[in-house]
Amino acid sequence: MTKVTGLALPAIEVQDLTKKYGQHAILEGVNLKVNAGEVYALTGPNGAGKTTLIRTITGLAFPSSGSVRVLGVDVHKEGTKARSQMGAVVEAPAKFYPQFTGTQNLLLHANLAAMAPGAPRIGRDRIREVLALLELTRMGERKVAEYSLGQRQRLGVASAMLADPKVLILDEPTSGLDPLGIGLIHRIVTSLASHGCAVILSTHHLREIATYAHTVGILTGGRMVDTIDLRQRHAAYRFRVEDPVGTVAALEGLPFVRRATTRSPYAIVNLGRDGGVPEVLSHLAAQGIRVYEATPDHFDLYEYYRERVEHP
Ligand SMILES: Nc1ncnc2c1ncn2[C@@H]1O[C@H](COP(=O)(O)OP(=O)(O)OP(=O)(O)O)[C@@H](O)[C@H]1O
Repeated sequence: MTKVTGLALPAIEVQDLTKKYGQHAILEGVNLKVNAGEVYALTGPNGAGKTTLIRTITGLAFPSSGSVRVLGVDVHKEGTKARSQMGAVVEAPAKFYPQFTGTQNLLLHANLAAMAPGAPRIGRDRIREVLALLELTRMGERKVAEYSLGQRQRLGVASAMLADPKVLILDEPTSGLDPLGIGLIHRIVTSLASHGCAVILSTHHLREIATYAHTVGILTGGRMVDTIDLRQRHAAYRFRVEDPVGTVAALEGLPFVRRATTRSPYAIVNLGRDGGVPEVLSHLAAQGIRVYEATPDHFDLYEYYRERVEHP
């Protein structure tokens, strides 16, 4: 992770961003942070402002107020420098020259990327590698005009990853993809993040992103109404007890408990990342609190989203 005077910088930092078209505010006071190695999924109803936010993060659109920094660099003041660390797909499907092959289009992108100051050269090996990753090897020598929508979409992701960016920004990368194509993008995004890339993507595929995103931001009417830390949600357990309120009081403040709430007849407990169910059970036993059942409390992102969007 990039560091300045010992402090870890967020890979992407959006601060108090407002974007107006005329008098009409499309984004209002949006804040978000994405760290290296994190997958941040941006979701929300049609027209919520997701594409506008993604375009503003890449520097294609300018904010009316507020700022966007990528690895500490202001995207709207030092665009070339910020974009040299960034790969992006901001149109679905990404624009390519239809009369050129996939390989030729990627070569063009590679040559453009190489023009940025200090950028490494991207060779044909890397082009072959990204085509293979996106399962486009067979299509590499075919004209893009002959590509299906999903194949063009995958070529877009191939081109965004070409320069091995530290920050990847994808607007609806799975729109138009079949279920296997969706799975492929998820695996690639997960693998890039595990190697330290920060990823922000917009999506309507809640059930899928719930399985691999770390954070979900819900945008409605241009405002970020919720930010969900899925890692924390997945580490929730419910304990059936006689006195949920007393149980929560007994658990609060313990080092392996992040948060404890009641949902009668249960105490719902968000545990630390290193587990903690045995510790909870032995602590409650020591307090004389009997536990009749302990099960994972599955977090349903879709249901949560529905609630949040219906009652923002
Ligand atoms: N250039 C523009 N001029 C004026 N209004 C715009 C412009 N671009 C977008 N908008 C408006 O901004 C709002 C947000 O649009 P945006 O495309 O960012 O939403 P979205 O969340 O990406 O939607 P979807 O899920 O349908 O892709 C919409 O009301 C849209 O009409």
